[in-house]
Amino acid sequence: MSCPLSPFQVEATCGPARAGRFETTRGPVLTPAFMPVGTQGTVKGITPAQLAEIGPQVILGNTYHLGLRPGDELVRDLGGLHAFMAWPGPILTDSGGFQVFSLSSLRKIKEEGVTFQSHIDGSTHFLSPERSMEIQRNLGSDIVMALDECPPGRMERPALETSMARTTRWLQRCRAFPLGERQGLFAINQGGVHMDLRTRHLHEILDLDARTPFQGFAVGGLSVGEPKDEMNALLSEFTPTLPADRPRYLMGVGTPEDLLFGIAHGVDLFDCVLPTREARHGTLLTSRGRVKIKNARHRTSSLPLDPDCNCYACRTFTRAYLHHLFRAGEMLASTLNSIHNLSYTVGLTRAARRALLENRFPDFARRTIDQWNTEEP
Ligand SMILES: Nc1nc2cc3nc(NCCc4ccc(CCO)cc4)[nH]c3cc2c(=O)[nH]1
Ligand SMILES: [Zn+2]
Repeated sequence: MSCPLSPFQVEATCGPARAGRFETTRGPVLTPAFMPVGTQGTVKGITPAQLAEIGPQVILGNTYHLGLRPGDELVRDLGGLHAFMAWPGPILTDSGGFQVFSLSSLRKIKEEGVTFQSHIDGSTHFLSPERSMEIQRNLGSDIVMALDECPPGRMERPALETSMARTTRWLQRCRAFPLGERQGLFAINQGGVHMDLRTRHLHEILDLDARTPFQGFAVGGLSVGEPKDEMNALLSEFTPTLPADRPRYLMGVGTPEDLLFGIAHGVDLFDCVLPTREARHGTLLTSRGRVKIKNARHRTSSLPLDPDCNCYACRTFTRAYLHHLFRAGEMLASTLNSIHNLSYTVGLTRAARRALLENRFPDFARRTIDQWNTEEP
């Protein structure tokens, strides 16, 4: 089988942390990298040109959403998701498992797949490993995620073990599916916050990997309501045990603090709706900590949002203007705030990569964290 994604090259390490790169047919992916979420074929509120200026390595699409609306065959017939949304760079699509459980109602999970009601119009749909792969093949994404069952946080061990075993059987069915020759498949590890379950599942995945290699490994089942210290404890112990020669992707994470923690423990790829969702709610992530732009103290401020940020919002407008737009409920508030939060978050992983390549990551991380906690931003 031709390998559409090149082998992962580790370019620098600092303990478990690493800077690396791999090629897709739509360009290289330089890691560590934060991937903006474009659930319905758009990173909410910003144009492809604005996204290109932010410069993410990869963006995310969703099988569940795009399969329901506008439909994967429509996107295929119009040239695939890259053409449809005018994003020529690498795209990763999540497989739909998580979204079915977090969005749809009345779902029934069986060995064959999951039956669910659309959150849009209540119509009944069916998602199986094969159907998820078919949707992602029609979308033409560069990185395809296997269909897994993402257990809710705090699931008891016996139920977790049953769910993991099905996820492994579904992974086998995903691996057997003929994806497009430009597509790579990532496996998703489950096991909650239990190191022994995580390790058991990884061994099941590696048995399949030995026969037909996966192009990357994701850590799923986290950032689902479990206590942060339990997520971090598991990550610090488990992440370094993932194969070092393939990208490691931590799904649904996270805050700037989470990104630095994940990078320090060997995570290469991240995605989260947090930067764009917090932007729409007026919480801005800056080099000096969070800024709630609707706070009265910004009403007359002629300062830029973040003196260390060169994004379009920070180089063009004052805090007073961003405060006004948000208070007035203007659409531009979401756009400018999202441009900034994504620039900050993508920029943070880019700066971490540079620090790793220049062998100064511990100092970079320390300074970054100290600056978040200094004066009122
Ligand atoms: N296929 C698959 N996809 C996932 C996506 C996930 N996304 C998360 N967490 C995101 C949680 C999350 C949701 C919203 C916000 C914004 C708050 O302002 C932040 C985090 N965990 C996840 C786990 C999985 C998983 O096991 N399998
Ligand atoms: Zn900015």
